[in-house]
Amino acid sequence: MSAVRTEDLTKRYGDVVAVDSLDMEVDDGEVYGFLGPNGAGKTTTIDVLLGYTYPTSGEARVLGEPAGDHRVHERVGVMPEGFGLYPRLTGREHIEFVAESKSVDVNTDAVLERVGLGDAAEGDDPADRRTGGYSKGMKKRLLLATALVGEPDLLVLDEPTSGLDPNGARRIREIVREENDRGATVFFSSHILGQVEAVCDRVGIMQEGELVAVDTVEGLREGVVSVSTLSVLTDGDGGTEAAMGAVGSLEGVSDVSRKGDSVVVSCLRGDTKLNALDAVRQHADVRDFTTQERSLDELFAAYTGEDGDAETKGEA
Ligand SMILES: Nc1ncnc2c1ncn2[C@@H]1O[C@H](COP(=O)(O)OP(=O)(O)OP(=O)(O)O)[C@@H](O)[C@H]1O
Repeated sequence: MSAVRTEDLTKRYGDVVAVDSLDMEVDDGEVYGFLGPNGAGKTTTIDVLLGYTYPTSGEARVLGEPAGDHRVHERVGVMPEGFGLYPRLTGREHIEFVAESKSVDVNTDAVLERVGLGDAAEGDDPADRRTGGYSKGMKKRLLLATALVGEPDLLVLDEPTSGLDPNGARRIREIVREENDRGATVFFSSHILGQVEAVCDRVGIMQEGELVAVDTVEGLREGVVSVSTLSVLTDGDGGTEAAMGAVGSLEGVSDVSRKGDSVVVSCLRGDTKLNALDAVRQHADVRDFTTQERSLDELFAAYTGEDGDAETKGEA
């Protein structure tokens, strides 16, 4: 069964098409990274899935029920992007409130401790402070804690790591992994590929309301023309030109150029680099070499059309 499924889902705000005929499927038990630049339609999609807003047309189902159905409320843990906290309530009171609304028992101390809010240092336990005085990072941690209440089958986390320091972001990723090990499906939005890469089974990339790619991070890398660049520094003698000719005829090489005494090779596949290096060595003396993988940022830009040079292969 799919944990999340949309079919031809469209949401318009006046003339703005926030979500455009979206077909998306998140498998039961997977960690799905939902990516896209600002304004791509991620939050709108999540709002439809949670029943916060109605679709203009199309269908969305969550845990087998229509989006927003009260029967799944208790089985879904939500971490919203905006801060939906009550400034006069303490962290502890928030957890108890959510537990009550879901009719579940919760070990409040344990859940707060898990997100790093439960350490009672010198009697000043952040869990007992009103959230109006929380820092941005503390608010994020508390929102995650509220999402964890009741061991939900599906966690929907909207930009959970934005605004967090590296330790906070790492803790969130650890919790995502722990929750997934427990059996939960995690739907995790972000506009930074690097934040979801380490934990996601698959990544879906949104752009202007449409999914432009769905794959593993590895698959996304392979789908982009020129996945890595090999630069081989030769001694500059006559063999360099011959080396360029040999490399150019190799399978998996998309471009060869010369930069000073270096032969620069664009490779379509990981194993092409070694073959290219061997080919250069057969014709020229090699002094050094470097390789460069396409960075996640470049990859993301390639899929969202913000990289003028990049091309992607085939359909998403
Ligand atoms: N309530 C609304 N009224 C009018 N337009 C809206 C509303 N909510 C979203 N939009 C528009 O829909 C589009 C998608 O916005 P959305 O917030 O879903 O994107 P996002 O991918 O979550 O972006 P971000 O990463 O910036 O949060 C944008 O053009 C936005 O201006």
